[in-house]
Amino acid sequence: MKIYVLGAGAIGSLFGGLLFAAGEDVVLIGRKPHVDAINKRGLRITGIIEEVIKVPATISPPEEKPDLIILATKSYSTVEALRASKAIVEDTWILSIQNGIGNEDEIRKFGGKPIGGITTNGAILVSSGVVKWTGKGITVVGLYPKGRHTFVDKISEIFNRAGLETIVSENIEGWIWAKAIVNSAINPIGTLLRVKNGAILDNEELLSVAVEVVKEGCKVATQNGVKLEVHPIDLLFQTLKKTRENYNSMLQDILKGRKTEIDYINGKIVEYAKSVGLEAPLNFLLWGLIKGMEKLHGGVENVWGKRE
Ligand SMILES: NC(=O)C1=CN([C@@H]2O[C@H](COP(=O)(O)OP(=O)(O)OC[C@H]3O[C@@H](n4cnc5c(N)ncnc54)[C@H](O)[C@@H]3O)[C@@H](O)[C@H]2O)C=CC1
Ligand SMILES: CC(C)(CO)C(=O)C(=O)O
Repeated sequence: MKIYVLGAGAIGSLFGGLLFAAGEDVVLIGRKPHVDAINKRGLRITGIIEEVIKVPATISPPEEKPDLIILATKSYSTVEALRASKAIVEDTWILSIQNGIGNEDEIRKFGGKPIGGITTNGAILVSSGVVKWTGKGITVVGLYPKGRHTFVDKISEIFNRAGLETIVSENIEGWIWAKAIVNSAINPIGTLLRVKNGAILDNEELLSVAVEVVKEGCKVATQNGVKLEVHPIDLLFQTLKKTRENYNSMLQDILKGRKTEIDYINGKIVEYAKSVGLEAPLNFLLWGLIKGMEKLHGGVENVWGKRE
């Protein structure tokens, strides 16, 4: 299958590299330092496996249309990435493996055929050209927002062949929301307190706040007609147990002085609450605090550091 990975960072390079190694016709589309390093020395995957993969990489989308685009930018880069690839996006199957709500709707606005996805694999970009596969997880894919299609079954088949454990869901919207609701609790709480995920599980007060945030998200999802595929409270406990040693991705973004995906997690839950006449005060509070934190980077070394 001809596959382009749009947004070859940590998770995109991992998926693209493994798919190429399994014989798929893959091109990674990313930023110059990473792309140059891959073209010079190959993509090195460390951690769960040790492999150097000579997958082609480019900074601009090829002209020829692929069978599938895997969208793996951060959610805040989705629109810009789709715009830059407009010519190949229209009428093409596009699978989002991103976190957050709304990526598939953007794909549709650009004329792409959206496939939803979530993944519990973990990856970090160690340096240009080097990705560490930190945790083996599962990937769920599905025709967005619901339903079944043979092309999605085919994606699942080739992912599994490449060593990426994958299942197909007929209610991918329900999975995307469940994961986003769990992230809406763990990520901002872990970020505001600068703690590993396990600290939320071990602390009665933090855990009860996380549970209330999750309950609020569930109410918003249900009122918007989303049928949650797994119960987010169960998923919260499972995730906290499995990722006890992780600093969540939002905290890592803040520590690196980068933007976070808060608008596409808690921000979207607030937006969806308003659309059905509800309020989501816990999500609003967490959203506002993290947005404020992002802005503090303009004036301080980091939010916990000294004023410059
Ligand atoms: N890293 C992980 O373990 C996991 C990440 N995710 C989700 O996957 C998404 C990606 O996350 P990461 O890979 O960690 O982020 P990342 O920041 O490592 O990768 C995103 C890459 O997209 C590139 N990019 C942005 N705009 C682009 C454009 N217009 N053209 C080409 N490249 C562009 C960036 O330069 C960056 O290298 C996020 O939504 C994240 O929440 C989900 C599960 C696990
Ligand atoms: C599952 C979790 C919370 C793992 O840290 C995550 O998705 C993230 O950090 O964004």
